[in-house]
Amino acid sequence: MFDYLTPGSISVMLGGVYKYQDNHTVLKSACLPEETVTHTQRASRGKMTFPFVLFVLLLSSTAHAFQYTELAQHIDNHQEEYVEALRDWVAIESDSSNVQKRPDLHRMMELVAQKLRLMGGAVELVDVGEQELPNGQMLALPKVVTARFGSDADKHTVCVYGHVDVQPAKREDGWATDPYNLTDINGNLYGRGASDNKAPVLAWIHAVEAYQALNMELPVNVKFVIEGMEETGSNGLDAMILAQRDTFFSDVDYIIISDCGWLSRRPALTYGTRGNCYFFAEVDGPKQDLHSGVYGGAVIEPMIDLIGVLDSLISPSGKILVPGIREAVAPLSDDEWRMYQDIQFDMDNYKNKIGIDQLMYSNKVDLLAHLWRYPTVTIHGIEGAFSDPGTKTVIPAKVIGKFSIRQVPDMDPAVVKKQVTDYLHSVFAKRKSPNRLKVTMVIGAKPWLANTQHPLYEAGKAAVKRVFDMDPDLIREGGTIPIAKTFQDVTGKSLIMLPIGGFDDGLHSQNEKMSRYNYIEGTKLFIAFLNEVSQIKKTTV
Ligand SMILES: CC(C)C[C@H](N)C(=O)NCC(=O)O
Repeated sequence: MFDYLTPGSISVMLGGVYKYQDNHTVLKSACLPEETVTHTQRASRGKMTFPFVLFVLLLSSTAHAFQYTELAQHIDNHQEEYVEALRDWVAIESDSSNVQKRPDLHRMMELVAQKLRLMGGAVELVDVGEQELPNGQMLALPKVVTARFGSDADKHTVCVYGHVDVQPAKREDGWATDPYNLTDINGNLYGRGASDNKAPVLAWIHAVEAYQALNMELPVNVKFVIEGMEETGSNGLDAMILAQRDTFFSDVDYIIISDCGWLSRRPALTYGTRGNCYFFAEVDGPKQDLHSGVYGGAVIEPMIDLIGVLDSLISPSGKILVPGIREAVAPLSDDEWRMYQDIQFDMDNYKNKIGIDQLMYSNKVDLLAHLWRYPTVTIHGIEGAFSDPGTKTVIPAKVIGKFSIRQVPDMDPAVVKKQVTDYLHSVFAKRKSPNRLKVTMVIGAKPWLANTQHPLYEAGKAAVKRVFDMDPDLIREGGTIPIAKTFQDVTGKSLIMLPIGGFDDGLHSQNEKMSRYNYIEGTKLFIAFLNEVSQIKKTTV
């Protein structure tokens, strides 16, 4: 079609868009497929003007530069390897909350670094210091892995954040399979950390690897920040981001997190997460545990004090009783109400999935709003309480109640800490107990909210459309990604959450899984998304 153009003139016209290889390659990739040639174009064959030719060539170059079909085919062809990679990662018990497992966590970080190094990334294992344990002992934090692929100043640079630490899991908690032995049952890959967050991190790595394997240029520069303390509040990461703001993060344009899930079978883009303030309320009394028959009735029991204190946090209908907390919550706007109203969400399905007949709210908007944009209190457990099978008749001498309050705009964890501490001490004082109460806040993570009008969200929609042939839900997430707000505040860059986890993955629960479908199609989604991001106008922040 462009046989009057010389290869030389084409390469000049295209500037840096195409790598000039030989006459054949350039002409082939510069041609529109026959079916896309319009009547007007046919009519003007042989007498096209220079600007029109340039336009057609550029159009054709974008259509051909992104070889999605080849990349997607590569992902399909390598899915067994990807499952094996996930199996290796799940086998490591990288539980960040268990100090006994710290060596496993260090090994996990080394493995991530090694994988990225083998791919040719510029990798660093960043020392983020130590953490102080409740007994005063100091323990080395797992290093944070940073990596860079590409440093072309003409391209956008995205930073993908993820984590490879996990929540605790034991077979005897009620798992049907060994939590650290990835088990494929009917296309679901069961294992602790499979969905949260090992498979999504691997999917991002495989997306980059696919470009490399096919000798295709990445459309954007890709950086990684992979940590090992997300599940316990991302200790050390805030300081590391701040310290590297003008170095590692200086050229980052956008931040991407895939550490959450869809709301239903429809893919989703996430624009908000709740924060979390996690508290320990410790009550101690006698110097050791006592026989409840011998001492019961004489002693004012720490456990009874603790239950009284915990009971003062929230009413049976879900109303938080700590003064000042509800007042700080940003009001629900009409636009927000409409957005929730438009989301397809099957309440019965949701109830079935978790095995209950009644929810706190019976209409969709109230339920979604209370999952995403209102705070809530959860009581997680009591350390020191008798919890084994059997009937031990003991009065525990010291008990530590563990609870958390999910944070939403405009709550501030520092203020919440004071509100909760003051309130619990006032409740405790009314009991006139001789026991002692100590309240500490061990995690203080802020909520995060994005602007859905940002081109990143358009890019996300286009990528979902390409891979799944449907529009995504725009959702918020009730869980917490502690570092999200810091990323946004410190770098001043926009952040999108692009989940690939399923709605029924059972994060933090028994039988956590990642479906093979979400893992593999999710990898394709990341490939498509990188291409969409590369098209965002360079000036957009
Ligand atoms: C669904 C959450 C955002 C997933 C995240 N990895 C997580 O579990 N964070 C800790 C939390 O308690 O929300």
